[in-house]
Formats: sequence, structure tokens, C-alpha cells
Amino acid sequence: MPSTGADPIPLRVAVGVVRDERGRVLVARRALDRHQGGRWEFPGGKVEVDESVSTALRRELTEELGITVDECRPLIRIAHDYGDRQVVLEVRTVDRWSGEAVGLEGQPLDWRLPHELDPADFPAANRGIITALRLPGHYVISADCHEPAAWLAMLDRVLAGGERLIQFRVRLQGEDRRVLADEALARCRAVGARLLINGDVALARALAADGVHLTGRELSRLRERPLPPDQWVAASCHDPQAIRQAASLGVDFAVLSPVAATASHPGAQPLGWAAFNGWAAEAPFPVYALGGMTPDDRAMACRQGGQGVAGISGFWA
Ligand SMILES: Nc1nc2c([nH]c(=O)n2[C@H]2C[C@H](O)[C@@H](COP(=O)(O)OP(=O)(O)OP(=O)(O)O)O2)c(=O)[nH]1
Ligand SMILES: [Mg+2]
Repeated sequence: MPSTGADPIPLRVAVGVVRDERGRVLVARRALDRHQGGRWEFPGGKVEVDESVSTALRRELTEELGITVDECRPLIRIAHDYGDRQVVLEVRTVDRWSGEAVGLEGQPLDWRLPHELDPADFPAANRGIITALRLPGHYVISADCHEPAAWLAMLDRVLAGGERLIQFRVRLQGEDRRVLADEALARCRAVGARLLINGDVALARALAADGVHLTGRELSRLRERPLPPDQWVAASCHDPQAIRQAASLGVDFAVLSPVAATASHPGAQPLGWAAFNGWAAEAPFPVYALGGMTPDDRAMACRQGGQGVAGISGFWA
């Protein structure tokens, strides 16, 4: 019987990001005659009926690489439609494993640092995995600026504390705003941190900042991604429709809020972790939990399918 298009039941795939002590990740090249053949992948394979994701991952990594997974934890879940096949990639980070990885099916292997991974070498669904590997577990949103010297001193303290992803969220206007953003960018660059400009694509472009953070309103109005792939585009989402809009624009990551009650938005109804988990699972990109979060909530956010936690109070401090 002729095919009538893609199989409506998505294929569940257990995918392992195996890391070594230097932070490099293991990639393998898919054989030319297979689906997405010739592209690089993270090792793994189909989850069999009655198998859990972690059981499938252990089996696949033993079959394909000859290693034993000692422990794995969720990184991201990505649903993707290739047209000829729908997949759901259940991606786990594997930091604890034993044995020596070899390409037991004849597949070439390579160890690469996250910034050495080019999404163009991988199947399209892998873009969100590569972004997740490059992003930290905290996304620090700045407080507003009343006095530039004090604001910059706080930025220095936040950077000295090890934070590496900062959102410039400051209500200053005109030249004052541009000058402060430019100085903030220089201080971030000096320590290898990234700075995203809230709600101002033009300023992000003018300063060649690391990216822009779209407000919910901007996200709903845009029809195309406002910056090229070498600058991040992040967005604020409050519901599944915003996540779909962000996906259609091709944003790199999002914050989903308010997960818990927060003093900055006292009237807003908290989502709770169950809704966060369900909505983040629909996003093909990493999602940070925002709203009433502290650094202590990071592990919970990761267990719930998030990239980590975002916030002002508790982070910009
Ligand atoms: N393993 C893996 N599969 C991926 C990645 N990205 C991606 O889109 N896929 C897709 C390609 C395939 O359609 C599907 C994996 O199926 P597969 O056929 O390779 O699974 P398998 O290892 O069980 O292979 P086989 O036993 O059927 O030979 O997921 C990735 O990074 N790793
Ligand atoms: Mg496989």
C-alpha cells in the first residue's frame, strides 16, 4: 500500500550526551543509508515497548559504544517532525559511565566541546540539544538602574559569583541606556559571560550584544526571528501558545513564568511545577523556570524538564 505520509505515532528515542572529565561530549556519525544518514548524532536509539528511557539508553550505549551508563539525568525533551518521521528525543546527560567508548557499529566517533558543535552537522531536531549544552543553569535578570555606578558594581559582584548569562533589563532611555549597556557588555565579555538586551532588538544589533530577550508582547507581534543565528534570541512565555509562537520564530530559549508566587507580579496566578513540566516538554528549545525561584530551585527545575532557573531577586544580589 502506498504511504500516506508520516507515521502519526512519534518514535521515542533515548539520546545520551556522554561527557568526559574535560567537558567534551561524544558524537557519532550516522551511517549514510539510515534516516538522517551522514549527519552527526548523540548516541542512542529507539525506546522499545515496555522499556523506560533510562533502560533504553543503557542498552543502546552498550550496543553502540560498549560502555556502561552508571548514572544519567534529564537534559531536554524535543519533539520534531521530519515530514517522513516524527520523533521525540528524550535526551539524558551521562556524566558517570564506565568502559572505553568505541564505535561498535563501525560509526566514526569524536569528542567535542559544546562550542565546537555546529548545529548544521546534526539532524534539525538537535539544535535545542546543542543550545542546552551551551547554556548555564542560571539566567540572571538585572534589577532596574537608579545609579549606574551602583548598578555596575552589582553586575561585577554577580559575575564574580560565577554567573555567566545576564539579561540587561533597565528602564533608562536614550544615550544613558546605550552607554550602560555597552559598559555592561564589556564587563561580561571580560569574563566570558553573555549579555542579552531586554526588549530592544535595535540596541542588541547596534552593540553587537550576545542577543535579545523578547518581551511577551514583542514575541506575539514578531513574524520572523529578529537576529541572525550567531546572536541569541530568548523570549518570555506565559502559556503554551507563546511557546508555539517562540518555536515558529526559531528562538533559542525561553523563560516560562510565573512558576511560583513572586513579589514582582503579586496578582499573577502561579503555574506550578506540573504545568511547567508539561509546557516545557512541548518546547523544542531550553526553558528556564521564572517567578519566585532561587538558586536552590535549580535541581527541581531540571527534574521538571527545565534548563534551570531565572530571576531577579535571589540572583541579582
Ligand atoms: N540516536 C540519535 N537519533 C537522533 C538524534 N537526532 C535525531 O533527530 N535522531 C533521530 C534519527 C532517527 O530518526 C531516530 C533514531 O532512530 P535510529 O534508527 O537511529 O535508532 P536505533 O539506534 O534504535 O537504530 P536501529 O536499531 O533501528 O538501527 O532519531 C540524535 O542525536 N541521536
Ligand atoms: Mg542509534
